[in-house]
Amino acid sequence: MVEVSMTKIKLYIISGFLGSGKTTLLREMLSKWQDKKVAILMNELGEFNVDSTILGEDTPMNELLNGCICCDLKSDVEVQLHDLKHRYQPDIIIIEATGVAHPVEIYDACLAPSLTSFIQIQSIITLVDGPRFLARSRYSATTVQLMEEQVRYAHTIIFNKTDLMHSEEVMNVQQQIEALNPAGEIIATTHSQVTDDIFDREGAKRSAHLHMHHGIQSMVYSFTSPVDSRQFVSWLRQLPESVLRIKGYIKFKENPEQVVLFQYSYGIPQYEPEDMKLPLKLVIIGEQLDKNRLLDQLDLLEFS
Ligand SMILES: Nc1nc2c(ncn2[C@@H]2O[C@H](COP(=O)(O)OP(=O)(O)OP(=O)(O)O)[C@@H](O)[C@H]2O)c(=O)[nH]1
Repeated sequence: MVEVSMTKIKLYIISGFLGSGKTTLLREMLSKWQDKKVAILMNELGEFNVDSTILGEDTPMNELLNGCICCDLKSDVEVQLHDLKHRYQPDIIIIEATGVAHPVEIYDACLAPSLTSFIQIQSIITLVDGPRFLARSRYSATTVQLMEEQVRYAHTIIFNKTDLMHSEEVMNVQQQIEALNPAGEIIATTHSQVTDDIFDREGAKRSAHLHMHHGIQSMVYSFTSPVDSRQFVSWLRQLPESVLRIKGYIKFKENPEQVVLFQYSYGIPQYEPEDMKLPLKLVIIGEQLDKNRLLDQLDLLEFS
């Protein structure tokens, strides 16, 4: 059974390397969305969030300090998103990640099964610092990989700081971004200034449309009854590499009362007994997911 979508809080994830213009974009988005209720979840590696003082006290904001949203603070994201919902009932939540966060990990953190009923991930926006991206070979291989993956997994790429580059360099970086993410929407900017177009209703719709057809995406499947564990393992074994993560709660016929927390990351499954009676939902995250095929397979598991 696929989860039916209702009016949900739209979630935008801002990723991008250190100093690329994320907070500048955030301010831009806030000024464009003055007629909407926007809440922010700000993540900083340090103990003090400079950006929150820049944004002012009127903006509803929660902070995740002293760590990165994509590793040590991953489980806190779920708590903070519930908290923002209950305290402010926002139309939109924007997450500004640290410069070292990986977009797939952030996306994953925002898809905890308890969030999928009220959060709709609208877009991953990656900021690229043009001059720094062009000179990225001077960084370590791990940093270069992170910078490129931030581009690769974005729905929209804001190619920023073009004022600091010659036109040939701008063309060069544009081509490199296109090569890394051929289906992404690329917008070249100075000071993260985007036209209203990508944030207004039309823009949001367009983004949602793109979101359906390229890049990282997700689906939620709800089970109504326990499944056969051997059939479940066989299903896992034949999954394509494009399925990056699965997580959620499931019951197996062998022990039908026991809820199991299931997690699958890059081909490795993990099963842990769960004491609470949580809804039997699996969230599947991947690139170019063949949702109809997955749906048929899961229906077969559930009803055979
Ligand atoms: N020249 C130039 N400077 C820019 C541009 N965009 C942002 N900046 C400056 O770059 C610096 C970093 O911008 P931020 O928006 O704070 O970047 P950030 O990604 O939030 O930075 P961290 O939170 O430290 O990762 C600030 O001094 C901005 O004013 C641009 O297009 N051109």
